[in-house]
Amino acid sequence: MANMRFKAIETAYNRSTISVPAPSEKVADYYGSYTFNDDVMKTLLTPEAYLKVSNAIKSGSRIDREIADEVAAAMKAWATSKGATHYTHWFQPLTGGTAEKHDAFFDVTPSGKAIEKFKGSALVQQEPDASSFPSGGLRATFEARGYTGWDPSSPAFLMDNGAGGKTLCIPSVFISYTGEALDYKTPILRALHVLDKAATAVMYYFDRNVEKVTATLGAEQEYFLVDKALFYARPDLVMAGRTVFGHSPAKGQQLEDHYFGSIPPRVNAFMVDFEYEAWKLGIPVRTRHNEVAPGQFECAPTFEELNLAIDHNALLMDLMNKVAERHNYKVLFHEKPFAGINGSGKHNNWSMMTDTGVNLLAPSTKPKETLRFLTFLMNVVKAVHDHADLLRASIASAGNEYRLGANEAPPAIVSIFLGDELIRLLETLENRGEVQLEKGDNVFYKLGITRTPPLMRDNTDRNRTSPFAFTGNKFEYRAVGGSANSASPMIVLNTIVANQLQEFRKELEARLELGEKKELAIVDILKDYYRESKRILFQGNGYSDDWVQEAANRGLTNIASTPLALGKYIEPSAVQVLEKMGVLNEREVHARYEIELENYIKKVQIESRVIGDLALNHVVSTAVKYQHQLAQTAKSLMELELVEEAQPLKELIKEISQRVYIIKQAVEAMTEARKKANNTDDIPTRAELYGSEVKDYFEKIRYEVDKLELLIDDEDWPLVKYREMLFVK
Ligand SMILES: NC(=O)CC[C@H](N)C(=O)O
Repeated sequence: MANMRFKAIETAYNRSTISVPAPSEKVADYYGSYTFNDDVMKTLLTPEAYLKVSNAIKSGSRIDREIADEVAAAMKAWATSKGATHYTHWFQPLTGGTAEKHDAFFDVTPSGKAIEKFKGSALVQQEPDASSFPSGGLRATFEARGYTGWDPSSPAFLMDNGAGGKTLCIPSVFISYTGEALDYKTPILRALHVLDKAATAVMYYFDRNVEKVTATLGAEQEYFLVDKALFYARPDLVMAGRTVFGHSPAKGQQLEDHYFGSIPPRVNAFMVDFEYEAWKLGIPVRTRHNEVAPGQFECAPTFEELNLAIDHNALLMDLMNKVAERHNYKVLFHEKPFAGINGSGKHNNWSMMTDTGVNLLAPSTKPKETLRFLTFLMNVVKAVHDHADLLRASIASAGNEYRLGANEAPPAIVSIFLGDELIRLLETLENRGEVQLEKGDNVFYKLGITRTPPLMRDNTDRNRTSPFAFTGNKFEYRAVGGSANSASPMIVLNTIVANQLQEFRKELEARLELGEKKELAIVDILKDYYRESKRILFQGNGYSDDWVQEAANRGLTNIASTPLALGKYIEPSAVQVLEKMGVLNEREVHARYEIELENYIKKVQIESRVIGDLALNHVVSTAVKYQHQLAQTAKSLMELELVEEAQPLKELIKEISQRVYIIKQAVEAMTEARKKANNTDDIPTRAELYGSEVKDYFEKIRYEVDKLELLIDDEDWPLVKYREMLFVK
C-alpha cells in the first residue's frame, strides 16, 4: 500500500497541464449553442408553435399534442444536425444527483428496417422504471411505474458523451403513477408558482403594472480538487467522498495564502475547460478563484431565474466531474473532505424580480420604493423567523453535519444578518411608529425614512459568519452544503416567503377595510413583524461561543444533529405550510423525511465501514509491522549491551501498542453499535443511533490513527497524507 502511495505521488507530480483550445475567439459565438433556446425556436418553429411554447414558458399554459409534435420534430432536427443520436428525459430524483436514460432516435419497423422517430408524445412524457429511485415509501419496489414530464421552462440541451456522440437532454419532472412528486423539480415549480402569485398580489399595492414575480438564484459552488492518482490511493475518498483519517499538515490554511492567490496552471486549465463547456450550455459561470483551504476552489455564475439556476448547478456539477477526468483530477463536492480546514458550501444568492425589471430586495433612495423594499425584506425576515427550523431541515445532511459550525462555516443556528444600516432603519421604523402620523407623502419623512442615509446598493457590510445574510440586494443562504441540490432549501424558502406574503396581504386588506391609510397600515404591520422577528437578527460573529450562548438565551434553536434537524420536516407547522401552499402534501413531506434519514444512515454506515477497514487492514497492520522492526532493532541494541539506547525504541513500541489496542477495541465496539442500530426497525431511532452511538467512535479512532501517522516511518505509511493531497497541484 505504501508503495501505491509513492507511485501515486510520483504520477501526480509528473502530470503536465493539458492545453484547452477556445471554441471561438468570442464567447458570444458559442454561448448557448448546445441549447434549444429561444433563438433556435424562433427559427425552427412556426409562429403559432413558437407563441404557444413561449406562453407555456411564461405562464405555465398547456402545450397541446399537435404543437408538441412540431416542437419534437424541430428539436430532433436541431439535435441530430449537431451530432445527437439519442435523447433522454433529464431529471433530478431524490438521490440528489441527476438521472438520464438514453433512447436512440431510431426505431425498428416490423420488417426490420430502422426509421428515425421522435414524436411529441416522447417529448412530453416518458415512463422510466421508477422502482430503484428513492420514494420514501410512496412506492413499493414492485410498483415500478413513474413518469417523467417535459419542463418547457428549462431549455433542452445537448450532452456531449465524449467519443460516443451527443444526447438531447430534456429537463423533466419525475412523478409517481399515483401523482406524487419523486423529484426536486416538481415542488420547485410549485413553490415558484405560489411565490409568483403571492408576490404579484402584494405588488398590487406598489405598482399595478407588475404581472409576474420571478425568484432568482445564483449558486456559488465551492469544491476541492485532488489528483486522480492520489484520490484512488485513498479508499475513504473513493467510498465516502471524504477523508476519515489524516493528520493535519504543518501548514494548512493558517497563512491564508491560498485564498484568491494565483490559480495553479493545471487547475486553471481544468477551470477554463469546464467553463467552455458550461458556456455552450448557456450556464453563465463568470467567477473563478482559489478558496480559503489549500486545494479548494470556487466558481460562481450570474444569477438566473431560479428553476433554471437549479438545473444549471446540477448540470455544472456533472460537467465538472466529466471534464476533471480529462485533467486527471477528481472533484470533491463533499461539505468536509478534510478535517481541520474549511469545508465547501454552496452559497445560495436569492432574490425576487418583477417582470418590469425591479429587484424587490434592492434598496432605493426614493421613499415610496423604500417602503416596498422594506415590505419584501421584512416579509422574508418574518418567514425565516417563523420557519427557521424547517429551513434548517432543508440543508441537513451527513456531509453538512461536519461542516456547519466548523472552520469558517456558519453555525447550525439560523439567524439573519441585515447590516447596521438596515437595523438602524428598522429601529427608526419601530420607534417613530409610535407617534401620530400626518397624512400624505411626509408620512415617510415623519418616519425618518428620508432622513436615514440613502440606501445604496452595496453599503451593507458582508458577514461571512451568518447563515442567512443580506448582501445589499439579495439574501445569501450560506449554510447550504457544497454537494446539496439547491432545490431542497429553495423549495422551503420560496414556500415560506410565499405563505408570509399571503399573510401580509390579508392583514393589509383587513386594515384597509377599516379605513386605514395604506402607507400607515403597511408601516404598522412591518413594525409588528420587526418586533416579532427581532430575535433572529444577529449582526455579530456567528462563529463565536458567545453567540451560541446568546442564541440560546434568545430561544433560537441550535440543532447540530442531522436526524433531529430532519425531524423538523414533519413538525405540524412545517407540514401545514408546505401542504397549504400546495408544494408538498403530507405524504410527500413524510416520504422526503424518510429518504433523507435513510440517506443519512447509509452515508454514516459507509463511513463507519471504511473507518473499520482502513483502521484494521491498513493502519494497524502497518503499525504492527513497524513495531516488529523496532523490536528487532531494540533486541540488537540490547545484545550489544546498549541498554539505555534501546530505551526510546521500547517507549515507541509501547506507545504504538497502546494506540493499536485502543483502535482495535474501538473498531469492535463501533461494529457492535452498528449492529444494534441495524437491528432497530424504527428509522428515526436508527438514524439517531448512527448519529450518536456509531459516530461517537469516529473521532476516537481517528485520534489514535492520526497519532500513529506521526510515529510510523513515512516510508511505510499506507495512506496518502494531507500535505500530499492538498499541495500537489
Ligand atoms: N470564503 C468563504 O466564503 C468561506 C466559506 C466556507 N468555505 C463555507 O463552508 O461556507
